[in-house]
Amino acid sequence: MKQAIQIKENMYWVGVHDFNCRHFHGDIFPIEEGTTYNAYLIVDEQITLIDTVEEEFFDIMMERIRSVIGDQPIHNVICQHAEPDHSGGFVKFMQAYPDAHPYASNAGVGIMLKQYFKDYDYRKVKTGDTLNIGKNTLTFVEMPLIHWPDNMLTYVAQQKIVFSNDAFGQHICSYDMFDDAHGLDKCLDRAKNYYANIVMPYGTQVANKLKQIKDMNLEIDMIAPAHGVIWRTYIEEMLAAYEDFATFKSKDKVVIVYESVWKHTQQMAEALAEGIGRNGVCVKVFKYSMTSPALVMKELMDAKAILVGSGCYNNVMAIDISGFLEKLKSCKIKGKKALGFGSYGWFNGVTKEINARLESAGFTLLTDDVLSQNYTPSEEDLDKLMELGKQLAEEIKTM
Ligand SMILES: Cc1cc2nc3c(=O)[nH]c(=O)nc-3n(C[C@H](O)[C@H](O)[C@H](O)COP(=O)(O)O)c2cc1C
Repeated sequence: MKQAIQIKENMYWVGVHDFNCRHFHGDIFPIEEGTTYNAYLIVDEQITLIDTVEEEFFDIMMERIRSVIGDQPIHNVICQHAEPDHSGGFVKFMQAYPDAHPYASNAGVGIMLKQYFKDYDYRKVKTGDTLNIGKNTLTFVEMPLIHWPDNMLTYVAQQKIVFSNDAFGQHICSYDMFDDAHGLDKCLDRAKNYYANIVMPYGTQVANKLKQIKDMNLEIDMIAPAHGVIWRTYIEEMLAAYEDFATFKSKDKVVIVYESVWKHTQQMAEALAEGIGRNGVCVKVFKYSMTSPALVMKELMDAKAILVGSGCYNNVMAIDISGFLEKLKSCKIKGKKALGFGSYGWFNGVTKEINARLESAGFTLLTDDVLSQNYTPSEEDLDKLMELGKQLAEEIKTM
């Protein structure tokens, strides 16, 4: 029988490991080692469950719950986020515990009704509302658009713990449920990856919410997200990192992303990289169709600039690059520079189109030069690109 994992006095992790998850939320976020869906049980006068898990894993969550409370009833279920990885097991939960009271934000109740149709007599809560369950009092804080309109977190002052749902999550799939078992670098790297691929478009909301939480002067010694490990040792470092993420804090770094059939655009990418990388600026080069899009987004987070290249195919850029530019636009990235480049045969329009789309995605162009190459770059062309890369590196260092 699967067991709960105690995380504090009378508080238990009752979630599941999804070891085989390789595409989180559809194709948008490939991951390496699976993830967890974290539900938490508070055993008090009113036994309370924080979130459920994906529907297919409901029985595992129930085993863990029963390993702690046997057949005792559960009084409350806090639905912090209506997305199915946290609420999918909710309907089965209500069948098992029909007398439980579900709590959600106003937006959360709306989404739950749209997804699960039946009204379970939801109780709506807003920022500052509290629920006393015995020795512990839960305080709710709405977090709209981190990551859906309904997200909220739950703070338990008596135990100095925040249940943060999607915020501060990471994909670490382990029975060692605390951050310190995995080391600071890994935890922050996974948190960065998660932020880049799930939370990035909501950076403004994250920055505002972090300020609001700081201003509340809450005593916090544990942050328990809905995916991955629980923060207890690296809370300060993680919150500082989140501030950097939310403000797109960057270093002397350039990301180059391209697509190329006959390697002409690839040669341009590599010449630019040579000029940049040999002049004191970190450069990462990715052929997009051969790379995890999650990695590209993570690397872009702290880069000052991105160069995007494509050959011209049937008079348009490569479909992958077009999709990538669409993704960049949706991420509401701020304060970064960019430039297009690419090779063509008989229609010299793709680089201009890449530049236009980079500008409409919020980037400032590094130069007015249009880096278009007719068919194969000569040695002279590549030397010129290397020289331009050198100039770009100097400019990056002054930014
Ligand atoms: C499938 C295909 C379609 C192409 N269509 C066009 C086109 O419509 N207009 C054009 O200017 N060049 C076209 N080209 C030529 C390429 O743009 C040219 O060979 C370029 O150098 C390819 O760069 P790459 O090696 O980076 O892919 C096409 C090439 C391929 C492979």
